[in-house]
Amino acid sequence: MEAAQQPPSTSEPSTSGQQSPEQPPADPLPSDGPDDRPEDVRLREFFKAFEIGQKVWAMNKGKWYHAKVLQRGQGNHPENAAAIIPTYMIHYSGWPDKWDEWIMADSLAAMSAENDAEVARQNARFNESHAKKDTKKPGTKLAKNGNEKAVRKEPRQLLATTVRISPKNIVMEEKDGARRRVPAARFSPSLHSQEGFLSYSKSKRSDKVLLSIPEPAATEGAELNGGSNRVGKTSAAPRPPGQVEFPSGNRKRARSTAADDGSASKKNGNRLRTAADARNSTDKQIFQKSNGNAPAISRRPPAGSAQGSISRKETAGFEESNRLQLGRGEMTGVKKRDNYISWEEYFMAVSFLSAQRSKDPSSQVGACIVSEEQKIVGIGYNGMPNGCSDDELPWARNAASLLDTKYPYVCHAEMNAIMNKNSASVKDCTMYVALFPCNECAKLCIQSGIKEIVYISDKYREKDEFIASRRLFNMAGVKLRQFIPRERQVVLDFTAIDPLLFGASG
Ligand SMILES: O=c1ccn([C@H]2C[C@H](O)[C@@H](COP(=O)(O)O)O2)c(=O)[nH]1
Repeated sequence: MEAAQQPPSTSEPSTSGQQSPEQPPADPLPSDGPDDRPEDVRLREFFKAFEIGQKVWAMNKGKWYHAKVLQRGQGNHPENAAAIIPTYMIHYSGWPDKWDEWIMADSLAAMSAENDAEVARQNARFNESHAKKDTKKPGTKLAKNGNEKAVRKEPRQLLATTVRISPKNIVMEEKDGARRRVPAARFSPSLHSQEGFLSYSKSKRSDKVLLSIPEPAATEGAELNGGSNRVGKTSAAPRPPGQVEFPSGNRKRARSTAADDGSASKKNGNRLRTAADARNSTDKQIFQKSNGNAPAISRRPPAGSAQGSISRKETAGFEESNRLQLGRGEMTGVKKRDNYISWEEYFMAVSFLSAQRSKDPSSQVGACIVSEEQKIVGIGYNGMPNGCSDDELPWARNAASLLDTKYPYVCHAEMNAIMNKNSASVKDCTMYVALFPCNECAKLCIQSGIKEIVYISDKYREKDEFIASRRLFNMAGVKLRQFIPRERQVVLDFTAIDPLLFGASG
């Protein structure tokens, strides 16, 4: 059905001018004519900063939609690979998460009174021009024999607002014991979420209409990865200090160190969407998260957890529908825990935990290999080879002879993770590693089919081994992504499971 193929549809401009308080004043939107603004102004577009959880305008196929920032990343500037620009995983409000995608800041605009007005203007122009196209006379196309033949041009569906009424859109409804036919198109999406509307439209014809109840507002944008990447308000709960520590994320550094990031590389087939693409392209691939640089994992709760099957009659009013939107948690008063770590934090934390086994006094490196199904298939840390005493081999960084340093002996975390794999292969896996891999590890990763490296630190980026490894990764099309943790620390508290075990004081 077309709804599923369409990028997000109508979302009217807010009049609220929503903007998180810490945001600087929004840059005004460029007008939708030819972009003849100076280069520095256009570059600034690419470097605009948005916060996780921030509600924004996002451009998709020439039209602006309500969206929310889920994650931040970095990518190469489309015309200047050396320039690293911030990228954003966004969720289109009210739309299934399959439309979530990585895009560049020039496709985003902050919400502000000024931008809202500009968005309204541009969207109105868009609607106008599309309405004109839609009413075009039947077109012509070549028949098989090469002759032109008239073809009927289907009117374009603007799904959030209109549904053509066809026999397919007729459903049966029970009223006062009698069954009558009602056109599904009368169902007003404005009363419910667009998502609910779509599931409604997609549901089979039956006496009862299956309506997928939208997630309660409290969980909006709150879960990624089947309950992983927490964003928005619930993610703000600070964690106390603890044993497993991530270096702090630093946007500036992220930009300067991620020049290697192949995530936006065209060669890779994983281009990020820019505003220009958004305006011009009809290539659906680039709109889909599955082709972006993050794992495509459902943001939906498990089947049944926030869904229900109700008759259309029950959805008549807003209040009733709101009541039905309550998840089971609200009904029992017991909500699921919401400060759990995301998949990415989990995998990176596993690599950091593994690094705690390292005997290296200066750099403890851990690596964790994760399959496409989000299963850990290998873990390793830097250490001396099996059977080679780490008491006898040197741990020095500098010595008169290389032979008296650790370097010729130590096995790197990446190598150990690959060698320790518990699956037949690590092809298409992602490696989470504390330190950007060196050239030797890059070769191993590439040869073993690892398709993405997620790292925290790139502290040796100026060294030849690391320049070489970046080169190799980029040539081999391995995606490189610096992980910027939302919080510096993940705490492991052995007493958490049973505080009384170690005495009431904890
Ligand atoms: O890709 C890499 C690079 C290095 N390591 C290991 C090798 C050493 O044990 C340390 C680096 O020691 P420094 O004192 O920081 O030079 O990290 C690795 O596991 N993977």
